[in-house]
Amino acid sequence: KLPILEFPDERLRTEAAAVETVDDEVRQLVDDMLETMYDARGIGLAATQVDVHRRVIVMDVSDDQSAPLVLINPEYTPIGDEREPMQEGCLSIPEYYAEVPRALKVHLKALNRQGEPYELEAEGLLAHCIQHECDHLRGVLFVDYLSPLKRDRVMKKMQKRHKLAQGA
Ligand SMILES: O=C(O)C[C@@H](Cc1ccccc1)[C@H](O)SCc1ccccc1
Ligand SMILES: [Zn+2]
Repeated sequence: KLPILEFPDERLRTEAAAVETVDDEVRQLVDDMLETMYDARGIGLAATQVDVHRRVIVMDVSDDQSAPLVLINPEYTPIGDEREPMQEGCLSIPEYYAEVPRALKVHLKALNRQGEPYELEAEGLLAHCIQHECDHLRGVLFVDYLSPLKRDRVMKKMQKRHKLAQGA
């Protein structure tokens, strides 16, 4: 398992670099990220969150951990201009959830675990997850979409949580 960085860790703001070659090292990273994501009960995990600044994302929105998805060098484009708010959480911002408006449907292009290109159309939770994870690779967190007041509240809550942890 890999340690997950927690907000407001500045490393979460790093821009990830494209993967040149999908080799065994990248496949090992993918496997470690999937194990880490499942262990943390997440539905998505970006390499940025485990302090690896490469454009790699893993995802599984199934309810029985049966549909792992690997997105290497992902690119998405919104389909239509309909947007809907969805309750989002983040493994890097534990115990905080907020509504984030995102595109309803997206067209995704990425490389899979074998380095082969694929495309898919996603909507609902999968579309939200793709947008949330691709944001991580650009150093963007869902709290960035909240009002400064709300974001400040998250900061205070996270700092209190860290103090408790250090204190404990
Ligand atoms: O990137 C992460 O930290 C994992 C996120 C993925 C997510 C994307 C979009 C909307 C919600 C979540 C989650 O924390 S995984 C935990 C989770 C699972 C289902 C719904 C909400 C949160
Ligand atoms: Zn996240």
